[in-house]
Amino acid sequence: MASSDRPIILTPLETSESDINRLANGLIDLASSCHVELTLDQARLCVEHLLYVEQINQYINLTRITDINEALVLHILDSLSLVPLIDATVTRFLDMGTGAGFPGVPLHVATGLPGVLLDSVGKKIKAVNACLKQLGIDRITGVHDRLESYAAENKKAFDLVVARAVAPLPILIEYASPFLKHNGQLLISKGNPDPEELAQGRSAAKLCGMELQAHESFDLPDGFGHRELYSFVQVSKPTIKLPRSVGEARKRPLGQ
Ligand SMILES: C[S@@+](CC[C@H](N)C(=O)[O-])C[C@H]1O[C@@H](n2cnc3c(N)ncnc32)[C@H](O)[C@@H]1O
Repeated sequence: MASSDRPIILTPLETSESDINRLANGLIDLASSCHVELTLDQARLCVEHLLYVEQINQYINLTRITDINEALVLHILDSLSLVPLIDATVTRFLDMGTGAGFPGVPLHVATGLPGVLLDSVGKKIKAVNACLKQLGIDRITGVHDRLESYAAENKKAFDLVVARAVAPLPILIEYASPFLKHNGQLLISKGNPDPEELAQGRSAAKLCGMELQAHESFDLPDGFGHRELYSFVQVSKPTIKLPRSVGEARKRPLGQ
């Protein structure tokens, strides 16, 4: 059996309670530096998610980050950095291209918001759902589908869409627009997009009826990199028909 076809069976974590608490307390301090306040229980859930991802990563390739301290910053803190930008009226979110559950799982843990974590790779969604079950989290769920197909059946079903490390800005904007209610929010975390990607993003946003509402920059601690956070709002109807057919957004990106 190919390792990726292996059923996912999670076993009790080998990390001791005191080590989980130590990591969780470290995360509380890190999150606080990003203006996100976590309780010990919330921080423990985030850490345990990471430890289960690491367990599954032994036989299914979910992440290249295997050092736990690095993962605390690059997976959890990076995900949590979106929390302060979330509009107070948001009721339900979609994580586009969640991979092993980032940013969706930490976002849910920190806010309590229900939502859908979607990815086109089935083994990743199996891993996400196995982790959620093990953690006792039942208000978010992993869905295996392509964004373009899922959009056709879930038009205006969310008031928040998030994405990290999935595609260039114009593509993310096009993917997100059909899912968003009027005044719905798209939050994107990016490394360091070049000016051309930004300009194309703005043109794509115009076609999709979206406007850039807020933009923040920050550096992750300990030299882990720079982040640009963008908040777009769905202010009017798109002037083009969305979603376009599967693969079209990548083949012929808007705004070029
Ligand atoms: C680089 S990974 C990032 C995963 C996660 N967001 C993170 O930050 O760790 C990009 C993910 O987006 C998913 N993806 C890309 N295009 C997609 C599409 N059109 N529909 C659904 N998932 C997609 C891929 O399968 C992959 O798991």
